[in-house]
Amino acid sequence: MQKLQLLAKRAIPALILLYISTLLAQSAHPLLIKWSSQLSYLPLIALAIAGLIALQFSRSRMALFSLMLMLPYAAQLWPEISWLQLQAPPLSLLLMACMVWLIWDKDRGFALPNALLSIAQISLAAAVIYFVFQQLSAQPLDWLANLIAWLPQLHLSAFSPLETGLYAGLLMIALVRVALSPSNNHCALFVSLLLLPMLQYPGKQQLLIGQLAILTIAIVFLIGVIMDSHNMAFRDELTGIPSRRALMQYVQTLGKKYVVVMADIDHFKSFNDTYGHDVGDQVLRLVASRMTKVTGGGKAFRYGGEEFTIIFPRKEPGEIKAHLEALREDIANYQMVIRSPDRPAKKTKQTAQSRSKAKPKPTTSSGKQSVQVTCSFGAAQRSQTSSEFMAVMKQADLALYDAKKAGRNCVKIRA
Ligand SMILES: Nc1nc2c(ncn2[C@@H]2O[C@H](COP(=O)(O)OP(=O)(O)OP(=O)(O)O)[C@@H](O)[C@H]2O)c(=O)[nH]1
Repeated sequence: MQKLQLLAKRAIPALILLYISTLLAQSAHPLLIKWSSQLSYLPLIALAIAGLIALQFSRSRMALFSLMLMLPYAAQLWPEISWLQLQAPPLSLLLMACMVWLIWDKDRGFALPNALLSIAQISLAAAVIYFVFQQLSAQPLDWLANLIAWLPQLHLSAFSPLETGLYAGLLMIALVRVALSPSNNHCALFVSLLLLPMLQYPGKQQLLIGQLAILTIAIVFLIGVIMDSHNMAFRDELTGIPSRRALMQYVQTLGKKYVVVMADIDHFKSFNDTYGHDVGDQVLRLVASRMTKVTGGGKAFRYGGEEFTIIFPRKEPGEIKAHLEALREDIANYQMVIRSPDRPAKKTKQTAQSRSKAKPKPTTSSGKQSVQVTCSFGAAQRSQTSSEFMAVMKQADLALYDAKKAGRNCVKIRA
């Protein structure tokens, strides 16, 4: 469900861009036509810039995509380059097969062995689709025409049923990858696949449609890289929630009234000793996702280790206590389903003690196990004596210490 939400969040702006560029191209406004002939190199420049920036961020697949996308556009721009003028199968279909292969691969960089491997893989993908195309084009394909009749006729209608079917099939294969791993990078690559057939749209607006498609792709690539670098800077790598750096940025925006909460998972060292660090990581992720669901206007950050910070802007302790209690209960009652640890638990004195605290359930036949953890919370508000953020945080830390001393799994507030 979370993956679907993420995919929708990333794909919807891209689809809107796709729709606008298609509408623009189909309108064939005189200004656009004029612009199209005067700035015919602009899409190549935009792709080159997007590719170079992608390279700077080690997005080698995006850089390769940019390079490959130049080919069908160059074929339109310079019809005299005969080796680019593939008719059956169209060049963009071969490129799409290569790109779908790459989207299932990973960013390998351009070191010689990896570059050779990528070239071998994409050549194989192109050869396979070439072979499939040759085989199928000799067959009667009424069944395929019927099968794809329901597809939106937006920009594929100008292609033969076989081409449309192969484009759609390859897109579905890529979509599975994006749905399984909906990163900014994959969404950007997928959008370029969606737009790729537009580069070989037959008809008199071919160049204009190709230009708008490429500019859209370059923009989507740049947005993908910018969003990725923003995430790298401000999201915690393990849990995906805002990091300590994001917290420090956020406190600049706080007014004179706010509450700082420090939260800490109880007995987490014992938990790690019992289940191993990998399971500890899974639990950290699950706890983090509960922390972000805090109600009452709180915003959660991973402060570091097994510690989290929650800020309630414009609130007083009395207003947040119930929300913290609800969060504490929510975490304590949450049956966290985890993949079973690969390595056996260490048999230490501490381990035996922690078993009762972490309440493990027997491993199920699916190799999954459910565990529960608790958290302690300490809160403090900005006051005359603690007006600096770090001073308020120190007070919240002391309150957390009070909560630990009081037996853990509770909320303490420093006046
Ligand atoms: N798996 C995992 N463990 C972490 C991570 N960061 C910190 N830890 C562990 O968290 C544990 C924190 O232990 P302590 O500070 O001793 O506290 P505790 O065992 O939670 O005990 P109390 O806080 O007193 O309830 C250490 O064992 C760290 O190794 C992480 O990113 N992943």
